[in-house]
Amino acid sequence: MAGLAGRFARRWCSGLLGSPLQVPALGLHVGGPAMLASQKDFNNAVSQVKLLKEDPGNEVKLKLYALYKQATEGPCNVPKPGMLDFINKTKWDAWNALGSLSKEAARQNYVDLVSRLSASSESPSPEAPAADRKQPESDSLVVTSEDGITTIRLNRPAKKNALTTQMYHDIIAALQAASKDESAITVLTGSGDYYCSGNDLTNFTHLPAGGLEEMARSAAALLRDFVNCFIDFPKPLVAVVNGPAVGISVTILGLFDVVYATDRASFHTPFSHLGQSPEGCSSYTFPKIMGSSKAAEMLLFGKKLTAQEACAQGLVTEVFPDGTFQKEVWARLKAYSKLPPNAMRISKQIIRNREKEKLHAVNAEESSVLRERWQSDECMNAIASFLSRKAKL
Ligand SMILES: CCCCC/C=C/C(=O)SCCNC(=O)CCNC(=O)[C@H](O)C(C)(C)COP(=O)(O)OP(=O)(O)OC[C@H]1O[C@@H](n2cnc3c(N)ncnc32)[C@H](O)[C@@H]1OP(=O)(O)O
Repeated sequence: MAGLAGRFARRWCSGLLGSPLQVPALGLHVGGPAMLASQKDFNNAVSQVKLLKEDPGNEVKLKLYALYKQATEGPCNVPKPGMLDFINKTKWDAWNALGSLSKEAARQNYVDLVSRLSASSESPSPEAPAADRKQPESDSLVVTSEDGITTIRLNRPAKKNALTTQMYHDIIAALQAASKDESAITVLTGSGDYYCSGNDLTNFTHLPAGGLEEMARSAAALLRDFVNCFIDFPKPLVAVVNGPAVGISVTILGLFDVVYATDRASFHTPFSHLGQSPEGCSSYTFPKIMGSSKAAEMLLFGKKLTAQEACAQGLVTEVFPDGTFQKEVWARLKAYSKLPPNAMRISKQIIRNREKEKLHAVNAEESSVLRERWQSDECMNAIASFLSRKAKL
């Protein structure tokens, strides 16, 4: 039996590696939305796969195969192989599971996946103990590890924990480190009376040499990387929402496993007011969590939810009285952090993995749309209005 399994595994691997996965892509569709990966990026990624230092495993190879086929040939259009043709049937199933995903989105997902594989095969060690953790560049983010919990704390209370460009980079680095450290659970929370007031609107005033277009391009790339880290985060991720939450700090909650909120918290996504559009995969996760009309009220009309309303709609797991919030929540998290970490990781994988490709595609599309929005008059006027303090949301 073991011999048969071994032979099957070897045939399976060589079957995948002999697939078009390694054939240089020629004559493919070029163009598509500006944010999505170019043909050149895709070709580079196809070449990069051959240079991976570690075998990514059959599951990932299968994903690469399916994305390659979707990116080059579009939705699965060949007859299903027979029951006994195990390898080709499994490959067919993987391709077919991508449904009507566009060639451009598949190309982007392929490029993203290869870039994550390259990054992880270059990382020096699988475990980065907390003591070796690279500290954030600024004190606007504080990262600590204790009792099996890594806590990432937004620490700009005078600005309601608005997210600067540096903070996005620091959060990405903190999540990457937390995914490899010894903690069982990772928490995002805020200092002071706010959880987070969303994107720091003054980020838009630091125009690079390339002007507005370049600013929008690099902000969209940063947004995509930032949200990808939440999509891919492998351990239980908990938001401890210590006060009002605005914008991107609300939208990414759909990518957390558990959200605890004080009864003082509120949840506000004023994208239309700002001439912007949803991000953080909320255009997909919010309708799924709360139904399309409740999601539309938040994402289109900027309806602000109380903590109780957000809980009733499934965005928040549980609401606690403000007076006992910190004590109750941390006691509970400490108890959870003692559960077997591998079991929690694996359970999260089962719950989330089948959604990942979809979430990456949604993230790429939302970032691409926002890139255009940030160059619109509606958005410029809204930001100018905030900066001149004419408008408060
Ligand atoms: C690259 C990735 C991009 C991702 C795209 C993300 C999109 C979003 O997140 S959209 C949401 C953006 N956020 C907002 O529009 C909120 C703007 N802020 C406000 O409306 C208010 O400040 C408030 C409701 C959050 C709080 O009001 P209030 O309690 O009256 O406090 P102050 O307004 O006096 O705020 C104190 C201090 O903090 C500054 N500040 C607060 N939020 C932001 C912010 N998002 N960006 C920049 N600055 C912010 C505010 O200007 C005050 O500063 P000082 O006047 O210097 O004291």
